[in-house]
Amino acid sequence: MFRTSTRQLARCSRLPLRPLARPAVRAARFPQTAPAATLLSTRYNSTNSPRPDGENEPPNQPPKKQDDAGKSNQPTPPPRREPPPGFVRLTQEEYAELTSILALLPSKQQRAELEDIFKDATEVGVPVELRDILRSKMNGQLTMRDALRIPRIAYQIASKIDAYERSQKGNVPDFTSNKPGEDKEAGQDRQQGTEGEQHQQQHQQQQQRQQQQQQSGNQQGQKKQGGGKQQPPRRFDGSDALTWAISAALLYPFYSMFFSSETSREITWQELRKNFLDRGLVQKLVVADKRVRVELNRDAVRAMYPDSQAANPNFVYYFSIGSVDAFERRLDEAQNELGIPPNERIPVSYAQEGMAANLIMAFGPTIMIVGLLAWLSRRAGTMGGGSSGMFGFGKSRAKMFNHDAAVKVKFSDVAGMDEAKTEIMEFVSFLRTPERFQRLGAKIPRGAILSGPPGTGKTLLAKATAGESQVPFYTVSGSEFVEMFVGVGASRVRDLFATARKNAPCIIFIDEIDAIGKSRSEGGGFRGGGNDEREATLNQILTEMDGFNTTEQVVVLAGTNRPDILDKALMRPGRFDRHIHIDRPTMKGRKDIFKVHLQKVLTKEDMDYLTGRLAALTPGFAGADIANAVNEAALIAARANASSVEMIHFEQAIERVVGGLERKSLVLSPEEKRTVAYHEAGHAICGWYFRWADPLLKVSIIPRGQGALGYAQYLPSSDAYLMNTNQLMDRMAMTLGGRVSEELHFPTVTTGASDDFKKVTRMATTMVTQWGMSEKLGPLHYENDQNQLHKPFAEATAQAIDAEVRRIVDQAYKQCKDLLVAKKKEIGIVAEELLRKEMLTRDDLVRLLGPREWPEKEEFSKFFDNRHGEKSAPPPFPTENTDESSTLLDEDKKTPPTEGER
Ligand SMILES: Nc1ncnc2c1ncn2[C@@H]1O[C@H](COP(=O)(O)OP(=O)(O)OP(=O)(O)O)[C@@H](O)[C@H]1O
Repeated sequence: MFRTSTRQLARCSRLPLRPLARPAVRAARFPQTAPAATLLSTRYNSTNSPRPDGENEPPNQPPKKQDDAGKSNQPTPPPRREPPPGFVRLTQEEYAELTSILALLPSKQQRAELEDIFKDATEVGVPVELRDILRSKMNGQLTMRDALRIPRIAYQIASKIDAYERSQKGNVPDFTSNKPGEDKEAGQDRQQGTEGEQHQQQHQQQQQRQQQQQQSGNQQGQKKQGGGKQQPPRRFDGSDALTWAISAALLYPFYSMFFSSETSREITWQELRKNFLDRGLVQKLVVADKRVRVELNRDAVRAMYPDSQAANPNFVYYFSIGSVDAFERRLDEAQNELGIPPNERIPVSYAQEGMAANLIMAFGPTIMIVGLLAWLSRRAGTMGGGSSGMFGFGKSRAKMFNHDAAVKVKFSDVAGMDEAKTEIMEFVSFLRTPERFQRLGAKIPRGAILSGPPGTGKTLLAKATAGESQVPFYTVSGSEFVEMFVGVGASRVRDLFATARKNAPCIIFIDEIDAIGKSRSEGGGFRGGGNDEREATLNQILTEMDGFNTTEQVVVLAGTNRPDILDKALMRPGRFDRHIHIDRPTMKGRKDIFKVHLQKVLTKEDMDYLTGRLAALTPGFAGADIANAVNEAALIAARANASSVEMIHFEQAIERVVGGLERKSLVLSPEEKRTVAYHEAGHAICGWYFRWADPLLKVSIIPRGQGALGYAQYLPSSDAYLMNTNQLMDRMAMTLGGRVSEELHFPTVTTGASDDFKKVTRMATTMVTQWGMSEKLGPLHYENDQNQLHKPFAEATAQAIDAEVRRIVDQAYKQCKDLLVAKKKEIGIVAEELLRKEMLTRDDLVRLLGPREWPEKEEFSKFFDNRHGEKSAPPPFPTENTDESSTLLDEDKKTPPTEGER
């Protein structure tokens, strides 16, 4: 091929060729500057007399300079040595071939340096191997393997030259010896035998060396050589050879693609005519694309231009044409002018050349980009832990557990939700013995939605179902379906269900299904626009669940905290048929859950009393809170170096879980402390004297958690699911006790009661708008959705609601003030004691105020009348919140709020 100019070759081969040339230069030139010069001068002298075989005449030899003085004083040149075994001298043609290879080097300097090395080789010869390679190139059969042999050959030549130079200096081995051990002796013998010659030679070498050094102006080199120090031998280290090999391997495809082991040059039509056509040297013209390759009659060219590159059989000339027609016309005209008869006209052929290059040009960039993407994808895949990379976006990310690997949870590990367990047991029986149901024609529910507040054990229940039924369990979170790319969610759903079907019977658990299962109408309105991707994912889930046939044993369980916002289509029979609500555990449930988790810690307490008391102390706690409190107690015990976890540790842990950390660093001024003490005493007195108030457990002025400077704790009568107006009014009055006490004891009031007001207002509003406890508004439910712009009731109703809320709060305030005015002395007693002790328990209040007038619930006195002689450690921390699910506002349910926080 001859499509690319040498310039292009130089460009494309610059990178690979440089390292290729450099090692040779480094090894052969610099360490041996002077000996190399000596060698050259010796060679020039020795080649001055023509040899009969003409074999050793190097091509491109510089003109032989001889000054007259040199001529007259010139000693007789030493006889030329035979090349060492395995080495031969190259013919002119072979040198020409070598030169043509060197001509490929992009840099002149590199070319000169390499030529220098091979000139050195004219004296020593070159390995037979190199000659064979050059010959195979001449025949157009240069192979990749041949190219890779070049570094080794260079190494051999360099070593031989080194041996040769040392032999020239005397006392050094003979370069003709191949065995290193023999070198020295053989060299000595030779030296003795030809002493006269050696002497002359050395003298001559010295002269030449001086000349060379003067020319190069290399003072340092002169000193070194003048000092007669033996230079280290030339060395090609392994890395150089490796660089050669790699570079050759990289270069070869380009080289063979563009040049097919031939070099080329572009000429003009005029040059063609003048130099070749008019002289009858053109044998054939080959038209390829817009270029014409000139095939010359090599013998004739060699005879006419013996020194020209054109004599080289692999050297090619070519010229560019505008169009084939114009070229043919021009050629005809030229041949007519030259009077070439029609039957001897130059044959013209047409070839389709450069297909490969054309294809690479056309598709190369695309192939590279696709390759890059594929590589990135593989990489992403391996980094992401084995999923199929970029193209694995659509793969489900569900984690799979099976009976060998993971799910060891059993129903016995799930406490306090007996009804939910019974419901879900049915799925287990279906997965274990499907025929029992199918025999009677019963269709098994496809799935169940487990709903409930966070931490109530929904995931745990699903895991237990898998553990009991001994089937694979796939768990995935709803949010894992959501990706920024459209269609990925649906594809992951498809993949998840396909995998599940393959591994049936199995259970799929989709946690937080509300992330994708939100009602479709909800997204479209004012609140932020539709979400096509989410809808597509939801639709895919609906489709997949429809796609199950009744015998496919794949059960889908889903967990959510917000069943109210789920799409109705998800809940219809045939999809998530069962809706299992898991609420916060009751007193008994908490006791059972404590039992489960207490098995994991070391305690010597009486288990029945311990679990009962802890359950009483933790109304409103979910299973996760209980697990956390038990673990926290163990940590506190460990910190205190206790031998087992004691009641005091559990109570401290509960207090910490509910109230937050004690803030010892917060130092109040005496005046502030006094205000806090009277504020908390106001709450405590209300709790003590109001009949329907929750029993008080502890009052403290130690700051805790976020911004609470003091608190009074009450234990709500547990498992009370309804509250009447009396209880609500007493609770509101008790909540206002702090502010009223401040009013009674200080000239001004503080900001500390703001949270109390919030609670009171919310309670009163709920009484009016939802619980129908206002005679004026009657039994109506007014939903005031904060997200709606307009209230769903008339302005007059809004005003009526406001008036009623105010009336109720005023009433509670009056109730509170009446009591505290009457009990002003008692407030002072409690507040002063608080200032002294910082924390008072129920027993302290009994001591200060006498026993409470109203009987306590049995459960309460059972655990808090100090029958067990508890160190009144941390008087437990609880709350106004009860287990009731319908009477309190949602926000109060999760973390039981403390009454009287300020
Ligand atoms: N009924 C229970 N019995 C025993 N342990 C429980 C119970 N409920 C919750 N737990 C404890 O709480 C941890 C968290 O529970 P789980 O993850 O099942 O809650 P969840 O309802 O799925 O919460 P979320 O809604 O936030 O996902 C469990 O690992 C377990 O230790």
